[in-house]
Amino acid sequence: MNPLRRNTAPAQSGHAVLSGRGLVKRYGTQHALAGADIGIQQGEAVAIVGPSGSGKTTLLHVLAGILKPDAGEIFLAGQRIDQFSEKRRSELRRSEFGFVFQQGMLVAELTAEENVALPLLLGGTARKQALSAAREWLTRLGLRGREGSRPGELSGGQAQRVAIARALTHQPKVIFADEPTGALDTRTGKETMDALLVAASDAGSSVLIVTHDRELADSLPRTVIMRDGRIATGVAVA
Ligand SMILES: Nc1ncnc2c1ncn2[C@@H]1O[C@H](COP(=O)(O)OP(=O)(O)OP(=O)(O)O)[C@@H](O)[C@H]1O
Repeated sequence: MNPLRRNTAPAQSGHAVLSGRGLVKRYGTQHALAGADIGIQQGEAVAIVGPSGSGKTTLLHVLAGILKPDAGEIFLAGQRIDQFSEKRRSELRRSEFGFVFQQGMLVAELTAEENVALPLLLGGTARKQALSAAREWLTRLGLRGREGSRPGELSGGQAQRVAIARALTHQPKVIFADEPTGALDTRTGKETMDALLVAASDAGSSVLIVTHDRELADSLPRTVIMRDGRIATGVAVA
């Protein structure tokens, strides 16, 4: 296959770490998802692009167990998860998934290392061990020396790196990122994305990124295009 051809088709392989089939989500009569199919392989980084209102964020929220689909099936590592209770979905979000949003959503009162340690602490890891792991991730993301800073004392790019470290510290199966560079200038956005992709690869995590930034999407190995609540298939030439 021509290496310049980028695959924009949804992966449907049985080896997907996370997959959704026939996903439907309605708001009143509006179909935010109208039968979306998607599969993400282990360690794969995938961009979701598409017009405003096409269902990108809804798809991300449904796959991540934040929203329950009205129809369809979701599998994580072979296990069906869409029928899980809110309690089990919440456990899943904490233990198997990591999240990076446009605004880092860090806890203002906590230091960088405490923010990063939070998912481990919530998962029952001892404080000393959690803080030590947090410091390691901060170092990997180029934030050595900023462990004791609070979010308000960090630049936008630094704060987003703290959010990335926090999303990765428990080595989740999948990282969900919704417009992770939306609040950053182009250069900082690119550096932050590169940091996310390298760190996710180190952790063995897959990454699913919703973005309006075509350049960012083009820098990932696979782009999925959404239209009217479905995945539009096809192979684009880079
Ligand atoms: N909580 C909600 N209540 C009602 N309608 C909603 C809600 N969330 C999303 N929608 C509708 O569902 C459709 C898909 O929205 P969604 O946010 O998933 O699209 P998107 O592709 O992420 O858009 P954007 O690129 O503008 O963020 C839109 O028509 C939107 O108006």
